[in-house]
Amino acid sequence: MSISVEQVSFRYGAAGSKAALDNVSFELPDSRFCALLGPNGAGKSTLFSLLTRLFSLNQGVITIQGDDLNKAPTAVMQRIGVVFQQSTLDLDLTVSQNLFYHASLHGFSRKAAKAPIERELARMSLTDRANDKVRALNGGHRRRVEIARALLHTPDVLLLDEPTTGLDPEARFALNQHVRSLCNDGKLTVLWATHLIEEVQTDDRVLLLHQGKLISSGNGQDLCDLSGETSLAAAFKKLTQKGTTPL
Ligand SMILES: Nc1ncnc2c1ncn2[C@@H]1O[C@H](COP(=O)(O)OP(=O)(O)OP(=O)(O)O)[C@@H](O)[C@H]1O
Repeated sequence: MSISVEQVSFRYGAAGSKAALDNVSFELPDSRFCALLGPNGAGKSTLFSLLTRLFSLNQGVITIQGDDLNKAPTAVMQRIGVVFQQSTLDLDLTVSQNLFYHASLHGFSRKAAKAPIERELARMSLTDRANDKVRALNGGHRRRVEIARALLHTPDVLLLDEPTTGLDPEARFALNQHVRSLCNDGKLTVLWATHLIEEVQTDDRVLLLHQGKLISSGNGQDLCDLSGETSLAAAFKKLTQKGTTPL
């Protein structure tokens, strides 16, 4: 299993009355595109913050490829690549300068960084943009640079938090398709957080979060079966309607 989350709960503040995550458990297999789906406020970013150690995990256990997040944090951080919701690229540096800088943070010498940077730029179809300033790239290409950057150290798991925020529908679709293709040529598992049902397919592994609870951890078809609806869109709407108490 690439990611295992066992009985994880999280509350904001000492006196937090409502759980942002409430006893969430799931396991994700290797080499799959998995969607972390939920409306605004469902708990997706909170889960990402725990997986990336921005927040301390005090309730529950998370393991990545068998390494316990709390017991072996350095090993776990080597196994994951992260694309946060807000871009963290330097717009005034070139694409390759951004990547070299990130590689150096991972301990790569300049010489050692060259091959992984070329490999990931090629995989993202960005080789010809390597010397362009990031400011000159459109939103979709900037996101691809961030994905290339997150994959430089060949992680087993790629976490993306609402990566299509701010992109138009065409660029959103292209990015989603591109990331799906990454799971086909290796053992990379992708966890793609979104509140947009059109970014999810029926045969995807889907973790549906609503009000901090995990409603379903099967595939898209399971959401339809659970809701009694025939389309994913109708199933998502029904299972996360305002005022609906999670199952
Ligand atoms: N810093 C914070 N302090 C207090 N409550 C918070 C904080 N951040 C998030 N919350 C609350 O925790 C719950 C989960 O929020 P979270 O941001 O994880 O959801 P989300 O699914 O990522 O939604 P969004 O897409 O809007 O970011 C929500 O009820 C939210 O209001």
